[in-house]
Amino acid sequence: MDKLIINGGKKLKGEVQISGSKNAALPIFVSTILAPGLNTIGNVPFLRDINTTIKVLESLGADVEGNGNIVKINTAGINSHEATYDLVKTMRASVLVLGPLLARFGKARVSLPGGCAIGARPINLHLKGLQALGAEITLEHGYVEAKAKRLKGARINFDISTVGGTEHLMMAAATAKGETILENAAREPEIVDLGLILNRMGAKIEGAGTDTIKIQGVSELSPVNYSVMPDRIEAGTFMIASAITGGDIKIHGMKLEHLDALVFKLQDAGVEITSRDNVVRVKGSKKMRGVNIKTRPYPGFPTDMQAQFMALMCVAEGASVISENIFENRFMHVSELLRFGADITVEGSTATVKGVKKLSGAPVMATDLRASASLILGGLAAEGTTEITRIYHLDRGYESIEKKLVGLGADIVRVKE
Ligand SMILES: CC(=O)N[C@H]1[C@@H](OP(=O)(O)OP(=O)(O)OC[C@H]2O[C@@H](n3ccc(=O)[nH]c3=O)[C@H](O)[C@@H]2O)O[C@H](CO)[C@@H](O)[C@@H]1O
Ligand SMILES: C=C(OP(=O)(O)O)C(=O)O
Repeated sequence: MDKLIINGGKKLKGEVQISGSKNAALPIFVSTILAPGLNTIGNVPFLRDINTTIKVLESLGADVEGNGNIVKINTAGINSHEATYDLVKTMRASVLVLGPLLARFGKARVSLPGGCAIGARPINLHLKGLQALGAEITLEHGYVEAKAKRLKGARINFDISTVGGTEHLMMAAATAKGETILENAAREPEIVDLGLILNRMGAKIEGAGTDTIKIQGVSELSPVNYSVMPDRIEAGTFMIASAITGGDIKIHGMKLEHLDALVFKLQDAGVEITSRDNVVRVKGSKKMRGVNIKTRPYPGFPTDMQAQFMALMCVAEGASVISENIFENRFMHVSELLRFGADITVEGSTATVKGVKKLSGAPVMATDLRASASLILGGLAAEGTTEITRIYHLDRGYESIEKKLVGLGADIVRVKE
């Protein structure tokens, strides 16, 4: 198993390129099931979750070939309707194959994903939505079995905003008979990206990115070429890396408008952010102030940036109150940040961070993807050496993070344990 060793205290300087979005690429890959033939997807990040999605598609009978950041997915030969526990347990998003398989073949059998470190994460709203589209759903031996001759359009009102649920039903409804209306739909930019590829395939989807999505079902979809949007969470993580080290970096290939909530909070904290010709410059300040955040569905503050923002607040002046409203157990990084000498107390879904003058390097353990990123940020800011173990979580979602950080002047190496 690999670990990261960081010698902290270096101000980051220089330029960094943002990769394609993990959370957009995953449903986009799955959507190719609906378009039998050769789909070419560009700007794909090299990540473990992408490899897992490729394995899922291959296990169904698709041919997948990668060349750099371009992945060709031929879904003409898909002949299995089953995604097994072995694959689904390693990545929750693979459950999204259920709807597209059902839409294309009239049946599907997919393992239930189970919970993960950050929460229970049920898929009840995905299944309720599929049932509203006319699917017959049974749960047996840990698998969801779904059947429907042809799905039929329906009006679906989500109890809570769900990104995966909205994506799942957009895909399932794209080739259903008649009109589907998704109300209280999630509005994340990754949903807009999925809507764009589905429409390029021939779907008729309006309103992706708003809370009401209208889908006129079409009889079939055709394969396409499509390029994945930039990863807003990777971009946000680099913005904080610059801020926490008092650095000055330029970020290429990101869309600043996808990160408004983070940008406002960083500015409140004293970080200088400017954008010119699609390049975003982020300058840290010696005097960072504590600010409060509440995670919310988009366009609110993203839960996927909460752990990284908390690392920054550990070295800001004054107190910061951080409320996690999306997942019930997303403070696993707190006990590890304390090892750097941070001052954090947690009560229920709220963490209070009192900024300290300096963090000091420590051995820490990554517990989930964004927690790993927050520990890297802590290590970059801390005096002395930090050793981060269990970094396999990191490789799910950050492409070459340590190489990119070295390019910005950080002292960070990956070593085999
Ligand atoms: C691959 C991907 O895109 N992952 C993102 C996606 O996860 P994911 O799509 O799993 O997250 P959801 O938006 O569905 O989850 C939001 C909340 O709804 C709950 N819920 C969800 C579905 C359901 O059927 N029932 C239910 O109760 C969840 O447990 C959670 O508390 O959005 C999350 C929220 O922005 C991000 O943190 C993840 O990075
Ligand atoms: C929670 C995340 O991903 P996933 O939904 O794939 O677990 C994430 O990207 O922070």
